[in-house]
Amino acid sequence: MSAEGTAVIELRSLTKRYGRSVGVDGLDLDIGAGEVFGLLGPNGAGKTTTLRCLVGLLKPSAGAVRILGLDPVADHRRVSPSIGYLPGELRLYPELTGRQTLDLLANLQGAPAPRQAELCTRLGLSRADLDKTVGAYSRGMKQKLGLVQALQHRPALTVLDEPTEGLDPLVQEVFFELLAEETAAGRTVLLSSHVLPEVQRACGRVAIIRGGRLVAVQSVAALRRARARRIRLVLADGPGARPLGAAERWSPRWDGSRVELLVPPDDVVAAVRELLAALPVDDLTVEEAGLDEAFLDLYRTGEEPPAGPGSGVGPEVRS
Ligand SMILES: Nc1ncnc2c1ncn2[C@@H]1O[C@H](COP(=O)(O)OP(=O)(O)OP(=O)(O)O)[C@@H](O)[C@H]1O
Repeated sequence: MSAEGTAVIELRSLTKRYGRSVGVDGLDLDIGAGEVFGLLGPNGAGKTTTLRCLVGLLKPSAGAVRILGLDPVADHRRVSPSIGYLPGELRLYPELTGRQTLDLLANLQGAPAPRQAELCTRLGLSRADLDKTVGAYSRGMKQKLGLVQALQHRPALTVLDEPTEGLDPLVQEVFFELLAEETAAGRTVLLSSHVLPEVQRACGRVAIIRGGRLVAVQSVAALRRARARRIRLVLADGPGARPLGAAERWSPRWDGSRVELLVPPDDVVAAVRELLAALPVDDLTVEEAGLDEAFLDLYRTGEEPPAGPGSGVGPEVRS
């Protein structure tokens, strides 16, 4: 939950079965006002199922979903104006124009669309584009239209399934600006994505699901802080791997006269000291290792069958 303690999304033991197959299994999660929250997981993990339950398109088999304290299925009419949803596979009526589509969807949302024109301009949908039928749209144009309809009524919660699919890099930049504005205004965004750099950039917290179960909830800032440092050395006396004594614990990788080690942040000073004592060093650099590796570790966390839905990494893991 946010610092203010406002739960915009509450999932309690959310379970959705499709006949015998399980979509999601006992998910517990709280997401607060002003969060951009990322839902990650491998193919078939249950991300889309979770999102569809959140927006009231699927009825849970067991457990509960609350959006702003309301049940998105039973209280659909009341909660609908507060939700924006971009599905992963956007199906639009090909014979309607872009503008007609946006107006139709605003009607279904049950809310006026004060941001429609602004969002079209910022995402690069011109008047001429909006007068064309959607059947004549490119994939990226359809995705832009999908984003406009998801945000046009300024919903308290926007749920986005793979939002940057098909968007060119310039439009992606606009998308990130829009997300930052949502957070600044205290609105909440939940997005699912396979694009790790996008999640790193946009999200404050992430949840990893696998096999329908929550395996980890982690803040991106904590991942960043915990990320390893890469120490690179060039030897002054030419090529040749050699034993590094205590520094062997960081598994040095040799390449001619270069050696590289991945070291936890708290060990950097000790490692540099030991390396300088052990080797004739011509050059030394220390840099942060990529966040991707930390994310991939989170993915791997779920590879072993968890003891329970909450077993996994770090103090923020939920059960
Ligand atoms: N309509 C359906 N009927 C039967 N099983 C389904 C249905 N929809 C999803 N499932 C199953 O539920 C599980 C979760 O699927 P879901 O689409 O939620 O995963 P996902 O994480 O969104 O995957 P991806 O990253 O591939 O889009 C999968 O095993 C899938 O086969």
